[in-house]
Amino acid sequence: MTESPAHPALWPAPLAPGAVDATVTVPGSKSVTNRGLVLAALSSEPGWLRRPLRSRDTLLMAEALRTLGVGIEETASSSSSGPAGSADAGQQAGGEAWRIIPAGLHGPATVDVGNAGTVMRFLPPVAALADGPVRFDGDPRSYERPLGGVIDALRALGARIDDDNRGALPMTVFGGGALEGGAVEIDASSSSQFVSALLLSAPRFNQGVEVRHVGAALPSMPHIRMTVDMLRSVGAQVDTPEAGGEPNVWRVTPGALLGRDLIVEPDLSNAQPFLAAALVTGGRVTIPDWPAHTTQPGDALREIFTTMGGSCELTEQGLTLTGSGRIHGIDVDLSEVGELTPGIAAVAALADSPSTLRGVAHLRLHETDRLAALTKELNELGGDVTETADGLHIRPRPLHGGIFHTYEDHRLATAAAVIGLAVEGVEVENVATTTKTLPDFPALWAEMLDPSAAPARRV
Ligand SMILES: O=C(O)C1=C[C@@H](OP(=O)(O)O)[C@@H](O)[C@H](O)C1
Ligand SMILES: C=C(OP(=O)(O)O)C(=O)O
Repeated sequence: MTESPAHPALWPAPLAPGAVDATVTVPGSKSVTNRGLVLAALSSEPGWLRRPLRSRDTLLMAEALRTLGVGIEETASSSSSGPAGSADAGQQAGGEAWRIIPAGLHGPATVDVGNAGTVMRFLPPVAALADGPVRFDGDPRSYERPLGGVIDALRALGARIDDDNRGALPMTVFGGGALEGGAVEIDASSSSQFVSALLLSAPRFNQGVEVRHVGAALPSMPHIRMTVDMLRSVGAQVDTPEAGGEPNVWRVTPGALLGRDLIVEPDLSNAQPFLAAALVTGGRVTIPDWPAHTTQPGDALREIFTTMGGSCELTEQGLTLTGSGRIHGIDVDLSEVGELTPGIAAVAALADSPSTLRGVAHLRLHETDRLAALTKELNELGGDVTETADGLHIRPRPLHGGIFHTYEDHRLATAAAVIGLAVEGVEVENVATTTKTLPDFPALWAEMLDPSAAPARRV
């Protein structure tokens, strides 16, 4: 990483030398990798994860499962098949793989969740199945992120939990070797991950689970669909509201899970800054292996960035976004795809008309308060952004250089890089925070801007 000599923690975001024209191979999906790890750990036979994301959030998940007794071996993968259960059975699956060997889940153990929502929410139900106490701790921000819904639901389903911080981390789950399960009500309006967490472990509960969401609207529905799809792909029986069931009710039947061979799709939300680069520079970026069908919320970028002035084409080469040289503002409800908000806000700040981003009040409790952080940082560069009750109003203004603070939020850092393409002198504080979900963002960014300098890279 190139660092600013005056301030080692600052990364000078490169100004685009012209219209970008690049193919960017994006590492695997965080959300798919961490679900794949949990499901494989709970299966009754070994399984494979091919092309897993290896970033802070997924390494924390793997390490936590190892601590509980699960075997996770790194191997070079040479398989070219994608058997049933694979995210994309047609892809070649070279590169790294993890072999996951389920085993009895044991405490005492200590789990470091870092600031990974998936780890802090998906693992407490797993810990309730262990045969001893499991202590959960993490970054200071993890203490502030909502967890009470998961804690209360697990107690209602039979778990014993000592939450010194009352409804948040740190806490200890006293696993009893099994969990009764059954019907439970939960308010998951602050995070869809509460629902996903209960569903993922439910095949191993004695009675399975019936989760009924009560409260304001659920965010991030595609992520719940991802949970359901992945459960079904390992043999679980799941009833959903979509399949003619009751609204806001999910049921999982108890039963053994199969060990499968899963190829992890590229992380479409992490494709966002690269696609945004095509839009912002009037260039062209191709993301190989973009799935034809997916539950990832990042797939919505095709429509959103088309509305904002690009055009998208999905071919055998992948998804190609071509910028027109014009960027339009957008009025959009992002409640289903909240994690795309920082990147959309960055593009909107460079548009030719105002934008309104709605439906994302829950982003105040993400890695940082994303609405406050985006407002402050874009305004410090000369922008005109105001926070609303559930989103942002962005009125584009000529921006100038300056320090863009990132608040240990990977998506703030990648959003800043997008601004830096068009605005000279943007310096990104702690760009290394991108390793939460992207192993080497500055190198990928540099390769996009100068493909001739790219080393042969395989993820
Ligand atoms: O289940 C998942 O993998 C995720 C669900 C969403 O969480 P929220 O529903 O808390 O927004 C999303 O923002 C997060 O990045 C990943
Ligand atoms: C909200 C996010 O992450 P987490 O899984 O920590 O909730 C995100 O990646 O944008």
